[in-house]
Amino acid sequence: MLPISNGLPKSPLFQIKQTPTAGRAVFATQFLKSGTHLLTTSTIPASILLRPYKREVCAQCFHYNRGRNLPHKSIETGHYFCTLKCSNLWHDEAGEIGIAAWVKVETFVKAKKRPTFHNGEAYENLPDADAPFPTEEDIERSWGEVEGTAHFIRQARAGSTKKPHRRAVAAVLNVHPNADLLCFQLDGTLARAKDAPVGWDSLMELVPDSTPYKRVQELKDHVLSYLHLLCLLPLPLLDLVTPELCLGLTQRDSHNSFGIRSLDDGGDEFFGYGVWPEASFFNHSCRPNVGKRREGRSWVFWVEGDVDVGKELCISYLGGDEAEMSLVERRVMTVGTWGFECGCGTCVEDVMREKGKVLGDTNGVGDLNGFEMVASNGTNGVGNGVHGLNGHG
Ligand SMILES: C[S@@+](CC[C@H](N)C(=O)[O-])C[C@H]1O[C@@H](n2cnc3c(N)ncnc32)[C@H](O)[C@@H]1O
Repeated sequence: MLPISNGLPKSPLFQIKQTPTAGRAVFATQFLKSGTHLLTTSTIPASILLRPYKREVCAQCFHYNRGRNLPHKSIETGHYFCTLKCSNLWHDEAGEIGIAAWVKVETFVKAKKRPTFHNGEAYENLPDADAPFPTEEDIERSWGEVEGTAHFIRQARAGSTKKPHRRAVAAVLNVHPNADLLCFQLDGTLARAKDAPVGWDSLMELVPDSTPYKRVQELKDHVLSYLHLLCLLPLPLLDLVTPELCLGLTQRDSHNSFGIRSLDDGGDEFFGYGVWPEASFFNHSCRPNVGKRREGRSWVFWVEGDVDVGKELCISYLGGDEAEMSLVERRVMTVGTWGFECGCGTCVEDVMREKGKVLGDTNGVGDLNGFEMVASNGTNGVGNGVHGLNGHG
């Protein structure tokens, strides 16, 4: 059971409490009239704009320039902005050390010209696409195995001129990065380095996914990004770059991130994703009573329909598609993408109805196995993207 700590969002309108079956959840503390504003998020400790969109989506406010390059660019850091104001805000927030880190990573990525994977679909084509998810043991082993190399890199970065130490750096820098992942991990590392009010600590409050890697290759990419960061980042940041940081970030990103999508075409374009900790305590319902939209860099939430005191406040993780979906289709999505069987009122009612039918059909000996098989076989345990990307966004 995850704690109800002081770091969770606070409001006179709602309270975060434990539920018996769906972890923590948000409950109304007073009668809420339809349209009541609930929450506007403040910061994003970790986000990424996918490389193909970087020139067209402002790195600060996520404004989309509809296929045209944005006017303000920082070539060295690889960021583009819609206005000088956005550029200044981004640079102020990154600070000297952040900018130095981005320059190092961007220079490295540009020097490696091979195209990189930038979304979940790319993983589908890899040879081990049908392999099971790496288990907790696989994950622990992979991160453990690399510590020898990491130690050599740290020695080299500390000034050692011994051949094995220098060779370790050269060997790692010789490998092509997964550029988007590397940048996401860098963003998280910089959040860890900062003492922001809604930063790393609030990110760590989120429900972790103990097996967040959907492919063996994905786990390998993450471990490699860790080594790349060790080779590249300015020395004052090195102590922060640890397997715990990289794994902890990925465990929170999975199941909690929101997509960064276009705003004016129903969200057809998927630009990237990010973790907004304040926004990640709403559970999913197939009949949601909370609406959400992205406004620039923030997410805004409001009540849809009057809500009585004590009622749970839920968003949809299915982007509104739930209204058109059957119970099985909804379950395939929630199990496949987020790893949970939806326990919302609508699903419970539907399950009871299905169960009633099965019991009727089989003269009392049937059960829900048929139904449950469809749900689990339909997804084969494979998510819809690397980070629940299509989830909340
Ligand atoms: C973004 S978090 C929501 C907050 C989370 N319950 C917590 O304790 O922090 C998403 C996770 O909440 C749980 N969850 C959300 N909606 C649910 C639902 N309708 N039924 C069951 N579990 C749900 C699942 O474990 C899911 O992976």
